[in-house]
Amino acid sequence: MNLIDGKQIAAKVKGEVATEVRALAARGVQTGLTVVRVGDDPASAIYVRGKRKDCEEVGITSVEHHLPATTTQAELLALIARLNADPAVHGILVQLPLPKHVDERAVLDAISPAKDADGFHPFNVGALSIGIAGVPRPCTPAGVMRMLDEAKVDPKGKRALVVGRSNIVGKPMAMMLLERHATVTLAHSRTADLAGEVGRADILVAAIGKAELVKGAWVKEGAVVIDVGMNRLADGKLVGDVEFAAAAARASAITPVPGGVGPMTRAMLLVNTVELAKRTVR
Ligand SMILES: Nc1nc(=O)c2c([nH]1)NC[C@@H]1CN(c3ccc(C(=O)N[C@@H](CCC(=O)O)C(=O)O)cc3)C=[N+]21
Repeated sequence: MNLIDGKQIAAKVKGEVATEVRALAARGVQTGLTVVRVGDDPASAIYVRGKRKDCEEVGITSVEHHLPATTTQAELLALIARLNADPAVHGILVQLPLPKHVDERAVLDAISPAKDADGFHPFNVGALSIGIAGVPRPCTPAGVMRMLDEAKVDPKGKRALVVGRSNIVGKPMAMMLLERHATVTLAHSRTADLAGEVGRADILVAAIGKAELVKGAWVKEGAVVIDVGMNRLADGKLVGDVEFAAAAARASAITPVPGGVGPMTRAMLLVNTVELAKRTVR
């Protein structure tokens, strides 16, 4: 069984990004990412701090706008308009979730597609689905594809099962696997026989958000298992959506939690940001 080490692959990706950032700097362009955080969700605070550190490591200038939870949608849209117009800002990320009184979709739609570090803008989502290259892609599924490549797993002709149909992971993940010629099934909470679907999958991507919902005994012998889940148990332990030990006993390769997809998501945000910066000088 091959453990696919997200931390190690993320370090390699960061090295590549640092090289690109330096090359841009030599041409007079200092790559910049701006993160907008609204309110005081503790997980968001930790995550945004991690992003600042990642940016420092690769030479990207990062700016955080931390707004109070009472910020109105109009104020948020006004800030995004300013960032859209600021040439020092190459990438914009609005940390999710937003407070309930804000229309999340309207905010994401206001980010210029040319500065969309998350790849969540409808233009970029559409570009992914019809195969337009050179636009930002959602970081988590893009990170998963890089992990498959590094582990020498070619999706072509394989049965890939994606569990979870979110706009940020499941749906774009299915599109990326399809683009690489997998036979893709997208399962979700209303899927009739999840165990049966998992048992047929050569590549399993679990992005459900429920601790150890996918049982190891369901996993096909020799399957590649990618666990996108990050669930905090009552005792503070972080576990994925897959029963790790039992799945690892059957899988040919598997990602750990933590240290798997999470670090890759962060690394791909840096990739998207430097790619957006490169597009401004071509
Ligand atoms: N606009 C937006 N874009 C996002 O990409 C986004 C977001 N909002 N909101 C929140 C989620 C969550 N997310 C994480 C990514 C990596 C780790 C990560 O690196 N986790 C470590 C473990 C960290 C720990 O130990 O708690 C790991 O898996 O090894 C965590 C969380 C990005 N998100």
